[in-house]
Order: sequence, then C-alpha cells, then structure tokens
Amino acid sequence: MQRFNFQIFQRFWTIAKTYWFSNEKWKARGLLLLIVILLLAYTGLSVVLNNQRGELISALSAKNESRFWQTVIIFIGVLVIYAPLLAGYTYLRDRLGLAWRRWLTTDFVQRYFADRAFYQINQFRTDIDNPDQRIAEDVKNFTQESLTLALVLSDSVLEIIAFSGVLLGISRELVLFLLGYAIIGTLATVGVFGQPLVRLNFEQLKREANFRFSLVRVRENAEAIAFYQGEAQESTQVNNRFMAAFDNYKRLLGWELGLNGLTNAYEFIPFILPALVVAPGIFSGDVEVGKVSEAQGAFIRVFFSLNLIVARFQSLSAFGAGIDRLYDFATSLGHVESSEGLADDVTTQRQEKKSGHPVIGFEASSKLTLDNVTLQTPNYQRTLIEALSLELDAQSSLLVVGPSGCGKSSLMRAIAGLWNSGTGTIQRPDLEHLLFLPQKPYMILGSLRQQLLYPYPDIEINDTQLKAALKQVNLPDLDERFGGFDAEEEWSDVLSLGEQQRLSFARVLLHEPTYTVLDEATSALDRDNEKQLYDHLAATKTAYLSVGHRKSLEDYHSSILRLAEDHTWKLQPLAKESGS
Ligand SMILES: Nc1ncnc2c1ncn2[C@@H]1O[C@H](COP(=O)(O)OP(=O)(O)OP(=O)(O)O)[C@@H](O)[C@H]1O
Repeated sequence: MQRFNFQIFQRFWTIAKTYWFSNEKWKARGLLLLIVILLLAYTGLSVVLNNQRGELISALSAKNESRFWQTVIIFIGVLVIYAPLLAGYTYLRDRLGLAWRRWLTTDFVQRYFADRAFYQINQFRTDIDNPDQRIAEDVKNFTQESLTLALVLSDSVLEIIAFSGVLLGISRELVLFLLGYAIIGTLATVGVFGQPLVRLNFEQLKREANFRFSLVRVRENAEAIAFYQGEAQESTQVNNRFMAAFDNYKRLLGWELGLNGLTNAYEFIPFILPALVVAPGIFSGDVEVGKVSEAQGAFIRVFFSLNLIVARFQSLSAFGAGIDRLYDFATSLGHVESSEGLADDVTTQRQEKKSGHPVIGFEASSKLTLDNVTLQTPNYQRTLIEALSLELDAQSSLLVVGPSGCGKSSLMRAIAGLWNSGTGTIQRPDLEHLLFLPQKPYMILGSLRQQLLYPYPDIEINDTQLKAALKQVNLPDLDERFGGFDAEEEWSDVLSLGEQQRLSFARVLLHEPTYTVLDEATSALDRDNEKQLYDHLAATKTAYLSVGHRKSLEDYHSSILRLAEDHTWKLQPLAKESGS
C-alpha cells in the first residue's frame, strides 16, 4: 500500500480497463478520439499564435505597418477558432469524465450490494475503511483526474513535438539543455517527494472520511446522545478526528513547502535562458527582436511540458493515493482480480474456497431444516451452539430462548447465511421466501408505502390492503397522521420504537413469506399489542421462528428451543394457546 512506483500504473490500469473494455467502450473511445482531435487542433493553433506574437513584436520594432496589420488580422482569425475549440475540448473532456464516473459508480454500487458484500466489508474488513467515501469521492476523483492527467500528458507530448521544432530552428543547445534539465528535475522530485507525499495523501483521505463519519454518527444518534448529555464526549471525538486530519495535513503542507521551493527555483530558468541565448544574435543584427519572444514562448511551453511531473506532483501523489484506496476496495469486492495474487475477495462463496476453516453448508429445500449445525463466531474464536438439529414445518412456529449472548441472534444470522463459521448443513427455501425482522427495526428512506412494502416494492398491493395491514398491527390511522401512503418522513425519528416494530410486523402480514424470522421483534410492545400481532401472524400461511425473552411469547409458539451457555440445547413442544 501507499507506494509510488510502477505498481501504481498497474493498479491504475486494472481499474481503468474495466470501463474502456466495457459495454460502453465504443462510445467512450469515440469521445476520446474526438477530444484528441480537438487537442491536436488546439496545439497546432498554439504554435501559430506563438509565432504571430513574435511577428507582432518584430513588425513593431521594424516599424513595418502593413506587416503589423497583417499579423493582427491573422492573430484575430486564429483566436476566433481557438476560443470555442478550447471550450469545446474542456466540455467534452468533462462529459467523458462524467460518463466514466457514472459507469464506475454504478458498477461499484452493484458489486457492493451483490452477495451481501457490504455486510462482509462493514463487519469483517477493518482494513477497508469508509467504503462510502471510496464509492462517492474516490471514484469521482479517479475518473476526473485520470482523464485530466491523460490529456495533459498527451497535450505535453504534442507541445514538446510542436515547439521543439520551433526551438530547434532557433538554437539546438537550448533543446538539449532543456531535456537534460527536465530529466534531472523529474528524477530528483520523484525520488525525494514520491514516497512521503503518496503516503500522506492516502492518510489524509482516510482521516477526512473518518472525521465526516463521526459527524454522520451524531446526526443518526442525535436523540440518544442528547439523552445521555454526551455532548462533551462527542465533541471531543469529533475534534480528535478533525485534529488527526489537521495534523496530517500540516505534515503534508510541510512537504509541499519543500516541493514548491524546489519547483519554483527550478521553474525560474525558462524566463531568462532564451534571452541569454538569443541576445548575441540580436546585438549583431542577425536575428530580429521578435525572436526572443518566440523563443521564450516555445521554450516555456516545452519546459513546462517536460516538467509536467514536477509541476503536478502534488495532485499526482493525491491521485496515486486515491488509486490505492480504490484498488483495495475493488479487489475486496471481486470487482477486479488482484494482480498481486492476494486472495482478498469478501463474498462468502468465494471465501469458502480460500480459507482452510470449515463452513456451514447450505442446501435448497422447501422446508427449513438444521442438520447437526455447530455455530462459531466469524473469527472461529468461540463456539456458540453445538450440533443443533431441528426441522420447522410449514405453518409451525418455534420460539428460541436462552441467556443473553448465548447465540440466539447468531443462529438467525446463520439461517440468513450472514455467518457461516462452523459445521453442519442448513436446508432452507431461497432467501426471497424468508423475511427477517432484525432486533433493531429498520426504516428505509422513503414513503409510508415503500416502508410497508420493503424489501419488495414491486408487489401488487393496493391501498385498501395496506390500510388493513396497518389496522392489524394497531396503527389504524398512521397514514392519515402523516398525509397518506405517499408521505415521506424520517420514519425512524417520527415513529416510536414500538410503532416501528409494529410497522415492520405489517411487512410480514403483507408479504406472507414461507418463513418469518423475528428477532425480539415485539420487545418494545405491551402484552396486548404483542398478542394481537401474533394472533394475526398465526392466521397467515407463514411459519415463524422468534427470538425473545418474555414468558408470554410461549403462548404463541408450537415448540421451544432452549439454548444454554455451555453450547447445549433442548427442543420441546409447547401447548400453543393463541391463534388456533
Ligand atoms: N462480529 C462478531 N464477531 C465475534 N463475536 C461476535 C460478533 N457479533 C457478536 N458476537 C458475539 O457472539 C455472541 C452471541 O451474540 P448474539 O447476538 O447471537 O447473542 P444473543 O443470544 O442474541 O444475545 P441477546 O439476547 O443479548 O441479544 C456474543 O457473545 C457476541 O459478543
């Protein structure tokens, strides 16, 4: 990580080629070709402009009026084409950058949500910090900077070719001197500043993202923090994270100061050298005065083109750091094959093949069955449940109880396929036939209708059915309270925890999945509400499995699984009272 060497080009290309060889490749390449043509025209015109500038001065010093006006007319003519050409070039470059960003962002988002990679990364991959920033910021910088740099580089090569010709016509020594000077300058800059600047820029991106994230956390947990009066601690946290970014930036500025000192001294030379070389010719009357201006113009162009790496070193090193972040992220998502032979992919299916640890097997079946399942924590450090076997028939119900921390929620995670450390086999229908209500109710951003239909927004359910479901969960006028099913609110803020649990419950009643898994899904409700919900649930076709501590829950289930701290378990039938 954080190197500035050949590897960075390899990493750059690994990410870049996904777009340039994608289904959009012809559009992208066509646009690039157009941009390069504009660039060629622009460079050609620059040569003419530079030449005419010299002509103008020579005409003036020779007091040749007709030559002067002729030059002015050519000058204006060239400018008329030059200005829109340059604007068009910038516009197309940015459009291409935007198209590339759209493609790459869509691709990253799709992979982030495929195979539940977002869960794996956020839970288990501490080295991939702030994936949100990588998708939002790093992709943007990558696409914009790649194009800008590639075109600046092409522009430089063209300018070197075009203006070296001009310069060679004036003085060969100037060209040779320039070449040597630029090579030494570039090597010195990369050698001294490369490593530290990439490292500091990498660190800066991470610290800025950490700082922003600490503020987002406050926004999301505003009420809890306000109740705890945790302002002092929170503001210290936020400040600390800001100071971490600040300190790093200060170090970065220190290195930049050194870099700028070097480049400024280094870039001073083109302003004086051409005059020194051309002056004897002017004194002897062999060369016109305008040649000094022309030589200087050409010299500066060639010099800054050769000097590209030195002059843009700060942005290049920031770009290099961004490439590293994106590359690590892309390999962890299986977006690109790691060119360094690292087995990095987070998705479970691919993980199994790589790690030597045993994993719980999954088989498709119409019935939920656990066969000899031993469940461990993801890092295999602790065994939670040992050799569990059970079957849950259609329309039956199971309550899972046990002391806090014994692994009840983890068992649900295993059924969902989120955790797979352990042995044994789980047979179950496809995940679309199971609905999980997690311990913390989850409210999506959007309308009340979207809230109720989550996570299958496309199913055919009319407002009357929605209304009926609200009634069943004892929220009969929720839609009226907020102005209909299309009202959008910050639902997790405006609804009480119990209301959120009831709303989540309505999802089950609307979707009627084959199996429902409820993890303390009614913990915030009073007994009457709880009974009402379970009665409605029992009346549906769905088989359900609940986790909960309350004794009253036993009334609504046909069997009970008791988990114990010593990893043992006991399965017993219950005399179900309600809903039957
Ligand atoms: N990502 C993780 N890595 C390692 N251990 C974990 C992880 N998440 C949870 N655990 C541990 O696994 C154990 C079981 O957790 P689980 O959430 O299943 O408990 P639970 O029985 O549902 O408890 P509660 O009744 O308090 O909700 C706990 O000791 C917990 O600390």
